[in-house]
Amino acid sequence: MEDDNLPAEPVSFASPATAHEQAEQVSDDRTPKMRAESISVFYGPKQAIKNVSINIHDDRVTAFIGPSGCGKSTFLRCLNRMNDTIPAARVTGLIELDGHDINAPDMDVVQLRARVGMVFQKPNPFPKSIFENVAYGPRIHGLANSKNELAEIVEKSLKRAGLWDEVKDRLNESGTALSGGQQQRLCIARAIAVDPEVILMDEPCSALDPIATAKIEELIHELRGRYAIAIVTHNMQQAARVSQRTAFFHLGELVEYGKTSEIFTNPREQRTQDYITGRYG
Ligand SMILES: Nc1ncnc2c1ncn2[C@@H]1O[C@H](COP(=O)(O)OP(=O)(O)OP(=O)(O)O)[C@@H](O)[C@H]1O
Repeated sequence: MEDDNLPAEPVSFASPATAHEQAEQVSDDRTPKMRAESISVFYGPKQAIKNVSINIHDDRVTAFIGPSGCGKSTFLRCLNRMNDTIPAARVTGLIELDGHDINAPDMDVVQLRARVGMVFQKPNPFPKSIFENVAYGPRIHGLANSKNELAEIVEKSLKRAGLWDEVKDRLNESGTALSGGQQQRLCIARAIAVDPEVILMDEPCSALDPIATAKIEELIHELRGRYAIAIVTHNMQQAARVSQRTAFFHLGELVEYGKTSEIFTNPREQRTQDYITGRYG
């Protein structure tokens, strides 16, 4: 009987998908922007990710949730080879961006990280002006042919990150003088400025107050139409609010991956249900 599949307890924070949301949740049959297949990650002898396969799609936010230490950030970092910077880390499996192996010898990792940008937990603007924080990437990637063009990219990126109106009269002030929430939007503008295709966010709101968090969530919603976004979050309400797909990790395994509305209202796996109903984590 169908009712046997319903959660034992109602989950209060996620409502079933509206027709509008369902219409947006287009088929998974189309070619994914990124494809991760059989990914395992080891830190020395310890295995942190076990044989995880996930597709990341355009026009969609994919949330990675799960208890502390389950490997969410480790997996996210595989997607733009940030684990390369950790000497003890070893990654096996295949990750493709538009069908190209990101670990292939001909893949330029600087280009990769421009195409697959990252926003970290703690806002980390450069100790430079607001303008320079955003202009730096386009300049080193040769994206502007003139000063005017560079200024246009900076303005467009700050507008897209929802920060322009707050900083347009003080572009020469230090990025580090902004509030935490503004700094995080500056970091998002910095990622956007090099014209990425995917944006990875590793708990981007965990250092922010509720108002700044709401602004970032609104921004994620707006950015979704342009970029594939993957976000690690501890906050299940946030995952339910901002994402269309959710991946639940536990002890390095991908337990369940599916439509966010289904994961939060009708999960297939007992472990997912236990987590979303607060039984552990
Ligand atoms: N640089 C590292 N060196 C060794 N072990 C690490 C390193 N980074 C993470 N780990 C280990 O890998 C496992 C997964 O960690 P990871 O940070 O990816 O989990 P997480 O789900 O993102 O956790 P949290 O929600 O607490 O940030 C943990 O056991 C952690 O201790």
